[in-house]
Amino acid sequence: MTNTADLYDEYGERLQSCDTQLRQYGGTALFSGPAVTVTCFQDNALLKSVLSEPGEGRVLVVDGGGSVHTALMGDIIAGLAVDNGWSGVIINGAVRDVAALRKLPIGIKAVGSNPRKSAKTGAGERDVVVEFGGCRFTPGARVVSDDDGVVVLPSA
Ligand SMILES: O=C([O-])CC(=O)C(=O)O
Repeated sequence: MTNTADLYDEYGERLQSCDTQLRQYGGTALFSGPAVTVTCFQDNALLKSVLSEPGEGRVLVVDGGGSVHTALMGDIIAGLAVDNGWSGVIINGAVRDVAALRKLPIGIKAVGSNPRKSAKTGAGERDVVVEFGGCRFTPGARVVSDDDGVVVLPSA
């Protein structure tokens, strides 16, 4: 799989590169796949239900509004994502169970961590265009993530 810097050199500014400084939390540094999107704010029932579906190598992109007040994913939900074949989860928000996450064979990126739980009402939306860090994540767009950053390939 091509890394993000090589993709930038190939595509230039046709490649979108996310300015949000996300940290690596998963056991897999380089991951990619078609995007599935969720927006939610300090509430993680919706992303849990999406990650309970077959992942088929896709990447769930979660716009949590950048909030690190509550964790949107911990080791239980991340374990579901592994079991269901997701390639990665990118969260503009926080995670928890950091020590356990790094042992899981999946890509996980987030802004930070917080042990505080999220609400579970199911509030939020899925399969919508989400934007953060100057990057537009359209459902189905091809996302690649590694130690350097997160990029979205131009549509073919
Ligand atoms: O249950 C939650 O809110 C998230 C969590 O800790 C987990 O996925 O393990």
